Parts: sequence; C-alpha cells; structure tokens
Amino acid sequence: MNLSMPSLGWDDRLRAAYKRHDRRGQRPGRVARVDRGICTVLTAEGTVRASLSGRMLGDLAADPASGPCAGDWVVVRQWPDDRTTLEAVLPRKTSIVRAGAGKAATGQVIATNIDIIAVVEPLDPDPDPGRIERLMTLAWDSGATPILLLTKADAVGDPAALALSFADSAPGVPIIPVSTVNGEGLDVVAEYVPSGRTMALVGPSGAGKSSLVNALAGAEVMVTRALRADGRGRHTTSYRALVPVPGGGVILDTPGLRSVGLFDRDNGEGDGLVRAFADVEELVAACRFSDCRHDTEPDCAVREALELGALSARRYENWRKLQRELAFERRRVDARARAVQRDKDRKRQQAATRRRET
Ligand SMILES: Nc1nc2c(ncn2[C@@H]2O[C@H](COP(=O)(O)OP(=O)(O)OP(=O)(O)O)[C@@H](O)[C@H]2O)c(=O)[nH]1
Ligand SMILES: [Zn+2]
Repeated sequence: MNLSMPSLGWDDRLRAAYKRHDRRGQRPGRVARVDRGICTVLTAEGTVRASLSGRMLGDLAADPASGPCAGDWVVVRQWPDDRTTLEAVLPRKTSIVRAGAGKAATGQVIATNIDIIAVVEPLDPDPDPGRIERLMTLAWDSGATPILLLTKADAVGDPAALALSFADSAPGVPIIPVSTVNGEGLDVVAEYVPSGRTMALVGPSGAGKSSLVNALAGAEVMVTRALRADGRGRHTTSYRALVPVPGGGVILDTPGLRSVGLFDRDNGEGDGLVRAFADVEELVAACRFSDCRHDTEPDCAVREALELGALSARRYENWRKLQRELAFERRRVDARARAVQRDKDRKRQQAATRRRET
C-alpha cells in the first residue's frame, strides 16, 4: 500500500512547522494510535513504535492536553541503540475535544488534524436525534467539516426517507445512508477522503464504525464486534487507529463514545453549539428582545416556531440542555483553574517565607 506522506496529509503547513526540527536522526510521522504512552507512528520509512522523550513527558505533566494523540503529526528521533522517541508534536490544524474526566481542567483530545468529521449513527435500532445533535456540536467545534453517516441502511425499509426525517438534527450537513452489508453509500463516503485528507468517525459503540473502516480500507484492519464475539475480544475501547484508504487519504476511527461531555473551548461562546443549532440561533436573532428568554416575551420568534411546529419541542429542549451543560462545564473548568492558581500562589508564598527564615 502506498504510504506516501502527502496521502497522509503532509503539506506545506507541516513542512514549514517541521523545519526547526529537521536534523539528522529525526523525521516526521503521523500518530496512528497511542497505547499507554507508546505511539505507533507512520513515517515515510515505515511504521515505528516510539516512546515519549523526557521533554515530552515533562510537557505532558504540565499540560495533559499537549500529549500526542491519534492524528497528530510528530517528530520522531532514531537513537543509535535503535530506540525511537517522540520528540515533539507539530501544531494541530483541528482537534476533536470532549470534556475531561474527573477533576481535569482541560478537555480530552480524541483526534487531531481532521478535515472531515463523520458523525456515525445507526438506522437500526432507531437513530437518536439528541445524540446526533450532541455529536454535531462536538463535530462543529472541532474545526473540521461535519457529515452525518446513517449506518445499517440495509436493515430498514426506506433509508433515504428515514435519512430525510433526521435532516432537522443536522442543518446544513450532508446526510448519507450507508451499509457495509450491501455497499450502499460507500462510494459517496469514499469521495470525502481523497488523498491527503483525513476523515474521523465519531459515534456510539456498535454504530458500525469499525465495519465502515474495514469496508473503506478494503481489508479487515479493524476488529469489529462480530469478530470479537468469540469472547477473546480485546479491549477496543481505548483503540484508536489511523487507517490509510487505498488510493485515498486516511480514516481515523475513535473509540465508541457512550457519553460525550461537551467541552467549552476557550471562545466561551459555545461556538460548536451555535453552528450545530444554526436554525435556532436564527430564530433567536429574530426575537424582538436581544435578551429574550423565549418565555413570555412578546414577538418571540422561537416560541412562534415552536407553536407552528417549525421547531420541534424536542430539539429546542435539547438545545437548552446542551447550553446548560456547556455553562456548567465552563464554571467547572474556571473553578479548577482558579484552584490550581491558588495552589501555585500558596507554594510560592511558602517558599518565600522559608527563604526569609533561613
Ligand atoms: N445490518 C448491518 N449490520 C452492520 C453494518 N455495519 C456493522 N454492522 C454490525 O453492527 C455491529 C457493530 O459493528 P462495529 O463495526 O463493530 O461497530 P463499532 O461502531 O466499531 O463499535 P465499537 O468498536 O464498539 O465502537 C456488528 O455486529 C456488525 O456486524 C451494516 O451496514 N449493516
Ligand atoms: Zn424569544
């Protein structure tokens, strides 16, 4: 298979960023997966496994979001004893970020340097519009261009009509019913991943992402659920992979996301939410009062749309819910950042006191 750097997305932007790392023993590559700090990196000379350099480990301790992630372009260094280390992560073009787990004040980066982000939702069992909207918000926030893939089209009577009924949940986004059983829609999806482009798949576990990767890559490169059913199934939840498409670009599979907390990226305005709910935002802009709460105010375009059925109550409620969630996440992250700062201040003060006492 052709593993040329340009087909993986290597371009002028990256070439310029790599310049200051360009020295003997070092070369660029793209991270295909990360397992407990060991990165599988695709380079022009083949696939290597690299551990993090001392400096990378230091950076990581200071900022967990700086660690290499599937999709990252990195600098690897070959040592005389044949060890390979990962020395730097080149600047990211786009990134998919979810809310961090636990007390983390930063988001968790799922995948980077994505051009197209495909939200994958199965047609069978019934698609969940709320989940589509949540993932569309995450998708728009990434900076990549979203598409919606409705999988298992072979399992329903009229996939095209069904696809149309979910158009409201993804305004302005191409919706493509696909099936890896009868091949429907696969050629359309392939057109989104020409050489040099990266398409990430995000969706719930069991949506058929791995099957889709296999179908597009023309090989069993991913372990699908059907194959895992023998009980020896390995843990695929932490499995992320960058898979080259023959004659095309690359697909980046992400682990099945059972629940994705939205992360408020620094713009503070919930930009992904604004774009994923562009129709609602348009209504909001048409309300008479700019601070309309769409409650009892006169000339409220949102309430009018709800009464006319132009906007479903379900979608409106989900919009409010995601707004509240983002606001909560923003407060949580701010509080966490303040706590970290207080801790730093206290330590500095203690050190100063000690210096005075000695
Ligand atoms: N009928 C039908 N079944 C499919 C199709 N694609 C996948 N499946 C089945 O759906 C199940 C889940 O498929 P996977 O590809 O493993 O799903 P996944 O999204 O990768 O799941 P995780 O790896 O858990 O994230 C398997 O039993 C597949 O055989 C399809 O196009 N049609
Ligand atoms: Zn209003």
